[in-house]
This record gives sequence, C-alpha cells and structure tokens, in this order.
Amino acid sequence: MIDLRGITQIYPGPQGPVEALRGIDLHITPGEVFGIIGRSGAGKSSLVRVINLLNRPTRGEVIVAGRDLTQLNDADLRAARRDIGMVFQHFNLLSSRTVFDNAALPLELAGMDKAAIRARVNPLLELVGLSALADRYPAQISGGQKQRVGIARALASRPKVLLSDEATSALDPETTRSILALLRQVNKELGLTVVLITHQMQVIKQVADRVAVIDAGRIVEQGPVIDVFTRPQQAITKSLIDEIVPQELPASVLDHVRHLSRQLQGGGVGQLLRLSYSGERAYQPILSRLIREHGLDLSILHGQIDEIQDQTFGSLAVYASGEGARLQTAIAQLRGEGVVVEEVTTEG
Ligand SMILES: Nc1ncnc2c1ncn2[C@@H]1O[C@H](COP(=O)(O)OP(=O)(O)OP(=O)(O)O)[C@@H](O)[C@H]1O
Repeated sequence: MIDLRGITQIYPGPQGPVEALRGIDLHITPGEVFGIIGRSGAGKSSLVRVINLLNRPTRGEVIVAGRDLTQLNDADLRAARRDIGMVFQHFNLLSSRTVFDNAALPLELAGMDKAAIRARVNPLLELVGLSALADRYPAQISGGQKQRVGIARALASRPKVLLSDEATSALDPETTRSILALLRQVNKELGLTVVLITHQMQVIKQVADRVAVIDAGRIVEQGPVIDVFTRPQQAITKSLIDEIVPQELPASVLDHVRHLSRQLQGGGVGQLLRLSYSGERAYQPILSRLIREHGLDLSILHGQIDEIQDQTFGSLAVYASGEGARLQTAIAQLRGEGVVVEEVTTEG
C-alpha cells in the first residue's frame, strides 16, 4: 500500500541544513496498522508528513496505492491525497464550525452537495460515537470527543490510508485507549491501512501489528510488534520498551541472586536467566520441564505476562541451579524451542 524508497529530508536551518530523514525505506502492507515510534526529534513527524507529501522529500520515492506521489502534478496530487486521511495531535478543528460541519469540511471543499454530505457524514458520526453531539462546537466537547471529530473528518473522503500523527498524545490514558480502540475498529471494519506515529510504546502495544523504530532519521529496527517486544535488538528499542517490560532487573533481585549463588553446594552451578517467550510457547510448561527433565532448581525472581494483539508474551527472571552440564543442556533446549534466553551476569 505504501512504499517509501530512499527518503531523505533536509531542512534549511540557521546553523546549516538539518538532515531529518536519512535514507528511509519502508513497506507498509494494505490493511495493517503500522506504528512508527521514536524519541522527540527522531524524525517521526517529518516521516508521516512525507507520506501525503505535506512534506516533499529532498530525495526518494513515495509510492501510495501504486503511484509515486512525488511525480504527480498538483491536480493529480490533490486527488491522490483524498486516499490519505490524517489525524493530528491537536485535532486542528475549526472553532467556528460545529462537530458536523468540521467532519463535513473535506466534502464541502470537494464540492459535494448538501444531501450527499449528510448521507456520508451522519453514519461517520455514528461510527465515532458523536451523533448526539453533532451540533456542538469544539469548545463544548472533550479532548477525546475532539479527536473523534478529527477521525470522522479524516474518514469523510473514504481514504485508503489513515495517518495518525501523535493522535493520542494530548489525551489521558483512558481516553487514549478508547481512541486507539476506535482506530483499530475503523482499520478492521473499513479495511483501512493505518500508519500511526507515537513516542509511546503503550500505543504501539495496544494497536499496531508491526512497528518501525526511528532514531536520528533512520529506521533502526522493525518487525511484528510481538517480535520487537520479545527480541529488541537496538538500545533505543530496549529503552522505549522499558516503560512496559522493564529491561533492567531491580537491584534487589540481583542482590538476591548473589545470595543464592553463595549458598550453592557440592559443585553445583547457578545462573540467572531471563526468559522471553510469546504465542503458543507461553502455554508450554517450560519451567516444570526444566525441573523434571534436567533436575534443576528454579527460583522465579521477577517477571510479567502480558498480551499484544491477542498474543500472550512473557518475560521471566529465574535463577536456575544444578549440575553444570545439565544447566547448559537445558538452556540449549529452551533456545531450540524458540524461547529467548539471556544469561544475566550479576557482577557489580
Ligand atoms: N521545518 C523545519 N525546519 C528545520 N528543521 C526542522 C523542521 N522540522 C523539523 N526539523 C528538525 O528535524 C528533526 C526531526 O524533526 P521531527 O519533527 O520530524 O521529529 P519528531 O520525531 O516528530 O519529534 P517530536 O516528537 O518532538 O515532534 C529535528 O531535529 C527537528 O528540529
């Protein structure tokens, strides 16, 4: 649905040019919710605005639904943009227009007649749960309701792609959840491809199918959300995930491990392991097998089990002790079964 090829964005700046995007290649498939996450200044807004050519990239191709937008003339670009709706962090509603009239704006601008506009907008207000508030003005509704208007307006032109630029960043956690659920609903019901940028992993976790991590203008990691959560490769990804799955174990756990290793007897060895697993593996009796088949003792010290897009994933810190060779065999077996096993050192 969307192919970005070699996208570079250079802004002029008082201290010289700023290279906000440095050769981005991305492929977003039809019907998926694709998240782009990064810290402030990483280039997220620049990237999302390239997709509808609100920003014209300095170099590269922007292919949406088979056409390179950078090659279109103004009239064709205007038409192509109708396939791409956008919602914004600060809603961008017109304060002098009602909820209905805000949602209807793109259709009015496209010259649609009033009856056709009503026939299009009323079901959209129903979809976003605002039918009862159609005659209110933006100042008379909440932030979450404003964003619902923003979504209805973005959907009015029946786009194929919905771009969401930090759409929930100005909202409280509960309202954020309801807006993300609405984005998921329109993705499923209308078959819309959704591209959302955010600085919060919580948003990615709730709604995205795949995620790309952007750092200093480059995509440094991407993949299905569950894979990125269970096997983060880059330091930036780990630090972003840390808000949901703590990447460092608490000092008290490490202290306890030192205490346990001092108590080892009779040539036994002990190792702190961090196990990450997802999907079907989450239901396997992996720990009891370690005990039964390899004669290990296990202390569960820390961990959590959570869910992403109906898939369970877990992260557990366990201290395993027993006979050295059997411990190594057990670790190899776990890895063979697709469990990510990290051998954590407790020095320091
Ligand atoms: N119009 C502009 N002119 C000059 N520099 C810009 C412009 N817009 C963005 N930049 C710079 O480009 C880089 C990327 O900015 P961008 O807004 O895309 O990042 P972001 O990840 O969306 O950040 P934030 O989450 O803070 O909005 C930053 O260094 C920023 O200062």
